[in-house]
Amino acid sequence: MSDCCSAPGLLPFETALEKMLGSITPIVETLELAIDDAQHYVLAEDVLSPMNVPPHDNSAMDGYAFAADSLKDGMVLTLAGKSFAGAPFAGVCRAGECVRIMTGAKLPAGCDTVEMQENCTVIGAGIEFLKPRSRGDHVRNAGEDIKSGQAVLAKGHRLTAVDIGVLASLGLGTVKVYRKLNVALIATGDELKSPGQVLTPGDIYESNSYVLSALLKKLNVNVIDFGIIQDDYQLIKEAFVKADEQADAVISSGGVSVGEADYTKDVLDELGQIDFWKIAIKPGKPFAFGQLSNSIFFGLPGNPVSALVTAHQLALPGLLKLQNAEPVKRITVTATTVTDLRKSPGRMDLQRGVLSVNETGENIVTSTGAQGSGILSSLARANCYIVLPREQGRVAAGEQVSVQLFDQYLQ
Ligand SMILES: Nc1nc2c(c(=O)[nH]1)N[C@H]1C(S)=C(S)[C@@H](COP(=O)(O)OP(=O)(O)OC[C@H]3O[C@@H](n4cnc5c(N)ncnc54)[C@H](O)[C@@H]3O)O[C@H]1N2
Ligand code: MOO
Repeated sequence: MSDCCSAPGLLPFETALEKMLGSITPIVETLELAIDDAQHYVLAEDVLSPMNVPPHDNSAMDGYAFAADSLKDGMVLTLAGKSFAGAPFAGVCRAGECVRIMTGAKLPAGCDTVEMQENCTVIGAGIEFLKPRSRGDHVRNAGEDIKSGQAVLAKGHRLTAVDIGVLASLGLGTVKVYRKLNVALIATGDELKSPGQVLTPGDIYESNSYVLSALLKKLNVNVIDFGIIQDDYQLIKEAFVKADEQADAVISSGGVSVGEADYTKDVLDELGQIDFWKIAIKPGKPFAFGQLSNSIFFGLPGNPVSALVTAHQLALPGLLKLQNAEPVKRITVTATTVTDLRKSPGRMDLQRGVLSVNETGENIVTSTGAQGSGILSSLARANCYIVLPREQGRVAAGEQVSVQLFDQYLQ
């Protein structure tokens, strides 16, 4: 039974997301890459440490190593030798002795404690310790960072710059990752001109493929840009056929609504299977998702805000699943809206806002202003979505709203 306000035929956002993720089969092809080339790739297996890090007990300071018990019988110890990083002390340090040691050098056998040289005085062949020390002071223990056999990085993790350093610290020169996805971009519209071209009356500059390409770079995929395709059924069809041959996923923008020049949906209908079309979100209602012969497709609406919001909220989780990456973590908090928010029941709104904390420590959110689907600057000024439920009506300043922080992909 339909309720009073829901627009008929529109799939709830959560249902669409679930349906989409349920019909995406992740790729299986992997490759072994040198760690220097592996940043931003998705790990294809858990990485277990082959060793302790650090591999041996070592000194955290330049100073003297000794057994803590030795200081019970007097504060002067005999200097028995030296331990440098890369040139450890070969002997055993006995009771009453100490060893000169440098930061990072292996702790000599017989020692369990280090004192920094600032707290010591050289007296002939002996070293006087100016204050007592507890056992273990200034010693970095073997395996205190990572233990041998410990899981360090999980399958599905996208490798960061820090991870590359961690792999190097484990002595691992290569790593097994999933291959890059190939993603085709198609922008449809007779009115579209590329930046740098001269606009004639009725034209606008094409921006969707640029913003999408920038977003996709964060996913480390190969972008195959089909450029601007005119509103012509045959040309759009040819572009989709070629894109399907070359790509794992095809992302188009424009032509998914009901206008007389909106051919994208019809082409998709002919070439593949549309799993769903039209969802109850604003912006982004005419979003389409489905399968072509070799690829999946995301048919984004042409309006720049609608295109980016649906790419971020739907295509992005879909592509992450396709490339075996861990799902994006989206943080939602409650905030008091400082501005009135216009809203009609029927679709879930993702309005653009600026979240901050006021002087009393309370989360507050301010609308970025006009929320038209063509106003891309409303997204550029924002740092969050104000998420208003489907059946919600207008919201008055002072009311509590749910706010989703922009994640790393929108920054
Ligand atoms: N009668 C109805 N009309 C519309 C409906 C509806 O339900 N009934 N839905 C509206 C909604 S909601 C949206 S969103 C748009 C989506 O339409 P399309 O996906 O068919 O997009 P276009 O008509 O091709 O373009 C819309 C708008 O966006 C501009 N555009 C398109 N591509 C780009 C690009 N690559 N870069 C920058 N700007 C682009 C285009 O010039 C139009 O201004 O439909 C509503 N209509
Ligand atoms: O949903 Mo459309 O995205 O209103 O502009």
